[in-house]
Amino acid sequence: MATHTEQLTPLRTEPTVQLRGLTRSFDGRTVLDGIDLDLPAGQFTALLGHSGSGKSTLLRAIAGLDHSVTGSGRLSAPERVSVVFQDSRLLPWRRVLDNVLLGTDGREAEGKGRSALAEVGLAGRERAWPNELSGGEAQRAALARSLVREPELLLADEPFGALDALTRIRMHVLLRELWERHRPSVLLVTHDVDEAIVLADRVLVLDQGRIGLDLTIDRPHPRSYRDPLLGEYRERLLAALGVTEDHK
Ligand SMILES: Nc1ncnc2c1ncn2[C@@H]1O[C@H](COP(=O)(O)OP(=O)(O)OP(=O)(O)O)[C@@H](O)[C@H]1O
Repeated sequence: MATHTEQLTPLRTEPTVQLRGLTRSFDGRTVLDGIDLDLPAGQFTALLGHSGSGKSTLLRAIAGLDHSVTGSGRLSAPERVSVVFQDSRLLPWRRVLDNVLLGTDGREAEGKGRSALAEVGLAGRERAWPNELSGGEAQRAALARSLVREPELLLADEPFGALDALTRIRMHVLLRELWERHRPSVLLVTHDVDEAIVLADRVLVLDQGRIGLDLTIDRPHPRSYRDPLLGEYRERLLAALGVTEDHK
């Protein structure tokens, strides 16, 4: 956890993540400007915002990966947190299963690693090298690596940003299935309004260092991009992002 941020003492009834007055700045420029936010246990939340709005900065703060960044505020997050990035960050000199098991120990770890790989559709690829995987398969392996830690909170920073459209849709289905089975709290950073409304039950828009919009998406799953009832949510989110009809 960042040393400049006071640790809130979590109570059982409190949400998984709690932020109070969280600020972060770089070179005197404020990127996060006093954010108050609760993420309830088991909620799937997406975070939208323009490029440079501070989405990754917020995610890194919650992950406790920002010790050298100037800031203040109060933050509480669970101990078991997994982070997935746009690139899989697999170690090229370790086989897929060894990558998944990295940092785990105990006799049951290998079995858990194998079943996590099976869950993401990579059974039989345990001994493959990372460079033998496609981009989508590498992200599946990264998801398996995050799952094996049984996280209470999964932070995902544009995890599908580098994938082609079809692979992206398959990964959406997979991520939602994994969430339904394991029920961690999820915070998914994305640029993609449709990805946010198809996957998440709550969508936040980061704007000028604050949460500019906090929208509950009250539609059943699985959702389709073509669902006309999602259109209203899309319009509200695009408006919050400053995208008007003329810009679409
Ligand atoms: N380590 C750093 N040093 C200096 N400035 C930084 C650093 N990290 C982020 N910033 C600045 O903070 C602002 C927010 O960056 P951040 O990466 O959080 O935005 P983002 O919303 O995730 O952007 P994108 O969608 O383009 O990934 C940007 O202006 C960025 O240049």
